[in-house]
Amino acid sequence: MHLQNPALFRQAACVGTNWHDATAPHTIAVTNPATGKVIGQVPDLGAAETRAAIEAAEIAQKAWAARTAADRSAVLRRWFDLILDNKSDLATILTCEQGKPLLEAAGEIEYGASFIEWFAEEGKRVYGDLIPGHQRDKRILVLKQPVGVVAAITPWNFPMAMITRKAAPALAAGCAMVLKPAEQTPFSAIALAVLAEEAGLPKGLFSVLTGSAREIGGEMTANARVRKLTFTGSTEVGAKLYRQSAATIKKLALELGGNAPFIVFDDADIEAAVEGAIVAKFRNNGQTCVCANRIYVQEAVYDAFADRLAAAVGRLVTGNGCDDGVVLGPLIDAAALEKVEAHVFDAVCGGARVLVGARRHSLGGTFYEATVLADVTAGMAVAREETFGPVAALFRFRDEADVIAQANDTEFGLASYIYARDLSRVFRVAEALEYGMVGVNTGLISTAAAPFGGTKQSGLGREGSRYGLEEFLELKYVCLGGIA
Ligand SMILES: NC(=O)C1=CN([C@@H]2O[C@H](COP(=O)(O)OP(=O)(O)OC[C@H]3O[C@@H](n4cnc5c(N)ncnc54)[C@H](OP(=O)(O)O)[C@@H]3O)[C@@H](O)[C@H]2O)C=CC1
Ligand SMILES: O=C(O)CCCC(=O)O
Repeated sequence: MHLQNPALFRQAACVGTNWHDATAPHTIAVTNPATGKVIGQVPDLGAAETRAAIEAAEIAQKAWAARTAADRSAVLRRWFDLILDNKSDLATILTCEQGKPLLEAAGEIEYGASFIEWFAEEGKRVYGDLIPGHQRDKRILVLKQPVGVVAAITPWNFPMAMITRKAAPALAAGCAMVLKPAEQTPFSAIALAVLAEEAGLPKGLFSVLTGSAREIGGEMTANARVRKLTFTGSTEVGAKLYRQSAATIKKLALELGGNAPFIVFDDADIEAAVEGAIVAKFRNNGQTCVCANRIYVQEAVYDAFADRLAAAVGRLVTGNGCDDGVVLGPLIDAAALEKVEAHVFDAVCGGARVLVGARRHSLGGTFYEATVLADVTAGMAVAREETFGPVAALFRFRDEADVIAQANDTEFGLASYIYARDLSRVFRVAEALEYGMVGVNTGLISTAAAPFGGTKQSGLGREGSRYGLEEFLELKYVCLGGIA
């Protein structure tokens, strides 16, 4: 890996006020999913180091919260600037550990940094309230204060942006953060910690712990000093952390799995819908919780949409994300490849038609061909579970009522998409969809300015926007009496 600033690739974890080097034999190897080669080692830490990081965070948080919001904002702004100054190196690290193409990785660095810029600003606007008194001599003052020490657990699919989306509002609000990144992608998180230190973030305020998920997560959830847990990942692990957090009554933010419907009505601009479907489905090789998982197309435009989508998907180039012209990388690991294969096999056995792809890529490893399946039906695995891979599954529908019923027939409720021109229909359907987010005539809904999050088993809470800042604030009511 060639970097202009080699200090960013640090084989060490940041535990409280110290760096903890990866020293054999207590290390974890990190591999490049495109080549299978080891790119580096990180320390294998557990409960003791997590406890130490939480204790350091508690001390650092008090001093951080006592600073002015403008002061905190200036440090965050320096962090943002440093991230952008090092964008190319950060993208290289991200691609080497996660697999997404360099251009997409650079996009993630900018997207991730945008949360820091946004919350550096918004942190200055944590307004309280003054409510008229319930008695003549009383006034009700409402303060917003940081929740305190926050634990964060993040996934491998967005190794940088899923961290900044949590850390930026937490730090802007005056909290401290103890983070456990995914085992497969720790180096982006570590590079962020290197730059946070350079930006002047006080020692102990932002720890990055690598190691056993069970041990680190166990300490994070059991430790009463941690007042909030914020998690992005599978619904299964989210539910487990929810249970584990019950004993200490922590605040929780859970951003979990999705099963996004992408609905194309017969009055839609079909070219635009195809473009939107490519973005919503194939971004990050389909490994995004907001990726379109079920593409519903109205009968009259079904064949035209399917033909155009298959032609466009057939042109997508799969390969090593470091190579020019590649738009789809490998899947993250063998388990992901097997899940994609199993979904395609199940659909084809049930009568789905292959329009393009539907097999392992000739490159080998965890590469899979970009795929379009037609005539997919509700009973198939691809309809019920998040595929998390490059498989576009096309379903037919008759009318509005039919598609709303099909789209809502899932335990998930994260993202959904509609393509239509009739404004009344857009409102009716957007309001009827049981999802936290609805994209209308767009396949890309993510931005630091909007509240990202889901309903049902897709999770709790929102990230991004002023709502994302509220998640890290506690209300305090002060009753002012004796006012003559
Ligand atoms: N909402 C989303 O954005 C994501 C959804 N998913 C969905 O989940 C599926 C499985 O992906 P996977 O990576 O296994 O997701 P996981 O939920 O297993 O992993 C997400 C994070 O949780 C950590 N973790 C796992 N088990 C525990 C535990 N017992 N206690 C504390 N932390 C834990 C992981 O650590 P470690 O890496 O060390 O195991 C990782 O940091 C995907 O196919 C996809 O459907 C996956 C990723 C993101
Ligand atoms: O949770 C995820 O899978 C990441 C969502 C990426 C985004 O913000 O769009």
